[in-house]
Amino acid sequence: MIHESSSPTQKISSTKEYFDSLKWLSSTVELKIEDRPEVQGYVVRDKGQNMALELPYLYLRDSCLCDSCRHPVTKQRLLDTFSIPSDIRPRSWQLLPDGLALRWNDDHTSHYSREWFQARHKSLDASKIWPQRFRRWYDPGTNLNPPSVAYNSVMTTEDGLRDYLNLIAEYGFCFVDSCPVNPEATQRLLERIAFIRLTHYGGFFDFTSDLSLKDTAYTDIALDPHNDNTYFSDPAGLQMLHLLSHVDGRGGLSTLVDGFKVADVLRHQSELDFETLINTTVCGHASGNSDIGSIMPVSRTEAVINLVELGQHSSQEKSTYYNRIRWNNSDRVAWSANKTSDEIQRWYAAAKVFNSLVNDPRFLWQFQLQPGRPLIFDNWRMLHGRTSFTGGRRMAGGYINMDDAVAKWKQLNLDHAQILQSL
Ligand SMILES: C[N+](C)(C)CCCC[C@H](N)C(=O)O
Ligand SMILES: O=C(O)CCC(=O)C(=O)O
Repeated sequence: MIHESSSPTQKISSTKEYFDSLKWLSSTVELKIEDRPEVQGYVVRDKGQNMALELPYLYLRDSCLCDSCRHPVTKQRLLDTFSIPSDIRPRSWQLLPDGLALRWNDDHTSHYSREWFQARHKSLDASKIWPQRFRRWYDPGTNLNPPSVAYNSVMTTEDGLRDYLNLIAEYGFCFVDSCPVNPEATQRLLERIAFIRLTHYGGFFDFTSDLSLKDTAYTDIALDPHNDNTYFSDPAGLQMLHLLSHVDGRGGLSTLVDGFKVADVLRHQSELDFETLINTTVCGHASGNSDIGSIMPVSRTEAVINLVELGQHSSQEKSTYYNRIRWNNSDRVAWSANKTSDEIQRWYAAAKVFNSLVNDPRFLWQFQLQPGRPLIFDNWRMLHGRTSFTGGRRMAGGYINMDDAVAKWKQLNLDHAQILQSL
């Protein structure tokens, strides 16, 4: 039984609930269209009053999907947006059972399907659903039942791969059972999702505590719960860790924390601390490898808690979702530029509370990775770490870009025509 602890602001939803909500996208809604020359556009509603889109003529002309305006195969825009006359407007329009036909005053004709309008309203924007909507939280105190799938199922069936990605989206992590205990099978498992992200650590990684690369991951010391890649503008979306062996030694327990759950608890506990970790920028660095120099996010605009605001159209209230958590106190740069002493001390106070929650037994799950049972987790949400260890410990794994993981998730869960309607 999965223990779903509810937090004050936590909206538990599920894969099924999400796909049920998508059914509206392909349902046959009856459109109502009002031509509003005073706003140089149309208001498009459905009879069920779910949708009220304000679409300027310019936007509609620019969004024409015919083969001369969009490449028929790549769906890239061929139309020169900025050659559209500023007085573009329809010469005539006709509401058809399957959508809207427009004849423009530049003599072009366009057709917008009913589903196209519906996709404007309920976006398939995966950033709304991947990290946030499927959130679940395990209470380490209860009889834990972590999500897992079978290696052969993932490797040989689309259903298996779909289940794997859905579980990662829903819970933030997933194990794979009966994976051959070797780097080759581990690499194949990663590449079943998408190509492996190349970094200064290489692509597929197979590492031990030999400081072969100059990062404490390549030692035997403890690593507090953290997100990887706080030194990249675009941190890896997924990370896999497969313990291949641990000989002549002890320790090396793994830890996992749901950063969204901790952020929820912090928000409920102290709005001030929550806001501080959203608004005060910090970043990480990776500087140990002299041949690479010091890597830091060039934008320097990241904070520990990063939100994304999604409101598709004025007719919809804006929704705020967690985009990602970036927490790595070991890699953090000692910044102070353009911050007052009060701001810096305020951040430390908030970070102290966040850190205590991260290490709180209510949220920190400690377990032993097993050879043959690789773990993959959403590095934008889950914090991971390990206890110190002795002996020879060999770990394999790799990173996958978030955009590539989510694209595969969409390909497996949504029909292609539906995805094309949302471009
Ligand atoms: C996973 N692998 C061992 C290849 C690299 C580990 C990178 C660790 C780094 N301090 C970070 O937090 O990103
Ligand atoms: O060695 C481990 O168990 C985890 C290492 C780690 O945290 C990392 O590579 O980011």
